[in-house]
Amino acid sequence: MGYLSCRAGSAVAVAVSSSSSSSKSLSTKPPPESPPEDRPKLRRFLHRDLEAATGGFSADNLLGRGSHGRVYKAAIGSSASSRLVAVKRPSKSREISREFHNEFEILSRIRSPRFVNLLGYSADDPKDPLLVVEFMLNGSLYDVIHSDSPSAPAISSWSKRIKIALQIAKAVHLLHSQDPPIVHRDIKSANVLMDKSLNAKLGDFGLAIRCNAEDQRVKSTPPAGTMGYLDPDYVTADRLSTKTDVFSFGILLLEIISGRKAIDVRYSPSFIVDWAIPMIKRGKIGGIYDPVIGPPVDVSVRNHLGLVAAKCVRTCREKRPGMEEVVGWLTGLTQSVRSRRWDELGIGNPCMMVETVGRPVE
Ligand SMILES: Nc1ncnc2c1ncn2[C@@H]1O[C@H](COP(=O)(O)OP(=O)(O)OP(=O)(O)O)[C@@H](O)[C@H]1O
Repeated sequence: MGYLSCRAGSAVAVAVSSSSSSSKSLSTKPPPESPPEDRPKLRRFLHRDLEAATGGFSADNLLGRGSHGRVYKAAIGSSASSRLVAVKRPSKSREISREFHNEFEILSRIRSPRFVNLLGYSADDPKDPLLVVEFMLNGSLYDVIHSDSPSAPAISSWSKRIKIALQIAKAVHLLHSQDPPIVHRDIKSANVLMDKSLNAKLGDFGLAIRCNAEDQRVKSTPPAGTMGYLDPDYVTADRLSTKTDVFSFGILLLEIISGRKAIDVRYSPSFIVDWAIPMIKRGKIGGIYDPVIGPPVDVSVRNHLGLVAAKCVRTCREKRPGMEEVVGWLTGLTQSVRSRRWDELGIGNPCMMVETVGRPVE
């Protein structure tokens, strides 16, 4: 297993030893970026049509706002066959507009059921460009996990939580499998959106970057991301690597497992890693599971799920797994919560290579 570093002059796989053979369960690699003729067919909208479809960008249709701008709900098509979409309207700053074009550049070349896909765009008003993406009925995973609202959809089973984690892991793995690999740089629960059946899709590719060391852009792009999810080893542009996303994914996995925010000042320690990892090292892994639903009943799942997250957030990036391994482990755990056969038969647990609970994970 290797990982890709963007260190200038050597955009090649850096060999990292791993005790794992878990990724055997992944027999096929995800498809590479689509050739030009198969790229997503994007619809070109007129600005005035999208303005009308969002009710003049009305507050009633506002789905949310982030640092880059606002997102509106809109119905497009005829009244007989209309479809709900989300319209992303960036705020007018040069930095934001760069991220906006970046998202367009990435999503116009690659499509996946695991992404919040780009459907179209409007460019006829150069002062107000718009992106049209899939509408995700249940909003962000952050809202689903942390909302106090009684009407918020709950993810109250471990099979569902692990499935969501697996869906996100597959999305990140797909990005890392491109040539050159794409590093998302902003993996977090607010950038995972949930469809009507609570399936997870990765969104917000504004910071994503093609990990091509020869590219001047890679060399000159300073580290970026979100506090709480940011790889401590990503301190200069040349430290960008797919392992940056693995760290952020580990934080997100701890969040899914525990129901805690990445950073929550109501607790001490406030950083999820400083709270969870010492507990795992002391062999108290049960303590990291969300008390709202209690730890997984299956001992094997309980022991290994937290360890997958612990491996991803290791300080030493060379010791972090690649996303292919993570997908393999989570696939095994998904099957395990469904069948519980590992414990009953005592065979074939693909997570047995993860350290035994209670032993140091660093
Ligand atoms: N495709 C979508 N379908 C439904 N709701 C969406 C969609 N995209 C975004 N939203 C909603 O809009 C909110 C803001 O999204 P946006 O991507 O602008 O910001 P963010 O990711 O939350 O924050 P930031 O941009 O600062 O990282 C999301 O939290 C979500 O509730």
